[in-house]
Amino acid sequence: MNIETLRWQNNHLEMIDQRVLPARFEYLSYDSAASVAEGIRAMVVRGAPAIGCAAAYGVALEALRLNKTAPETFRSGMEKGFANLAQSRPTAVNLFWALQRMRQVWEGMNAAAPAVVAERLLDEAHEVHAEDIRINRAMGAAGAALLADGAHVLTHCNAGALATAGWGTALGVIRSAVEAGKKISVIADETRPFLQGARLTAWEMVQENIPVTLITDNMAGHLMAHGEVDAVIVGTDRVAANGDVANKIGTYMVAVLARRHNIPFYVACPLSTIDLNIASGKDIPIEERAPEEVTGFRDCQWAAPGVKTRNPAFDVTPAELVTALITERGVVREPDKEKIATLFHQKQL
Ligand SMILES: CSC[C@H]1O[C@H](OP(=O)(O)O)[C@H](O)[C@@H]1O
Repeated sequence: MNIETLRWQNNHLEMIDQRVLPARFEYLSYDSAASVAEGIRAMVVRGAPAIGCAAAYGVALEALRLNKTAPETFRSGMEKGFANLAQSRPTAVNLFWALQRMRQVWEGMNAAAPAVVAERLLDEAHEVHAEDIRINRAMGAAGAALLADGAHVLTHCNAGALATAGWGTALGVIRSAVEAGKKISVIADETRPFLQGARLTAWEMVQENIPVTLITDNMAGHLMAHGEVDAVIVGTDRVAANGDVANKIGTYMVAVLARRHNIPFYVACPLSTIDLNIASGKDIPIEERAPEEVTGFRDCQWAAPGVKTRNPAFDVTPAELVTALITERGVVREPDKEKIATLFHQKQL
């Protein structure tokens, strides 16, 4: 099954509304940077690469929306669109990577007519989208070799097709291993509070008949202690220059448990998710989301009214707990600053 997380239809961006999966499968339509920014903020679309693709299309949509305005109106409108998108969510570096890439294209077009700029930005957004799928398949091929035939692989959150333009990062590795003929059983953490595991990962695996077992987040240690987990693979939202990994809240706990039980802990990480401007994980901005996500789920609120909450949407796993980063340029075992710099240098060659 080819899951089109985002698609371009009749000069609009359409995105699967991931808030209502698996109960409903529906696309929402977007025609401006502001509406895409709100879609990212509300987590209609989520997952670092998918957010990057959405932002790229958000820039192109803004240029199309303003393409008949005077040059000064066009410029000020575009700057407002960039700012709106940049303020949508703070942790996934792919958002800022995509915006920077789109800005470079825009600024490289100097005094071109808005209509010409709009066309070029749309082409770039399409390239970001297509590139993401190519990168995910390259990562999948590199990572599949790490998973033994018959392995039981635990994953946290959703780093699948729904978190990307397609195929997935962590789940992309699992898809590639299955495609290579390996029997892989997935163990999906439900991933409170947004339930990306229960609602999205489980759905993706069931759709494709890849064996999947759903567990609550507090069960991972028990399964590891009973030898039921052979490997862990997760996605990431930002990797610091020293290899520290920001990912969905709860990932750090899984990494500590994996190390305690000598279980390999893999991170599927496109190069666009590595941020060389951040020296270590302590400098990665961690999004704090609304209390209502913790006090219940949507309309079903169960916590004592007025109770204080915390809701950091991500945590940081130190590099020393990461067995390997799986990238589109291959596997980086025991990642550190030097290995990541070398990896990036290769990319630039
Ligand atoms: C392939 S990136 C997926 C990454 O994004 C998720 O966060 P969110 O659902 O809040 O966007 C989570 O950290 C996943 O690992």
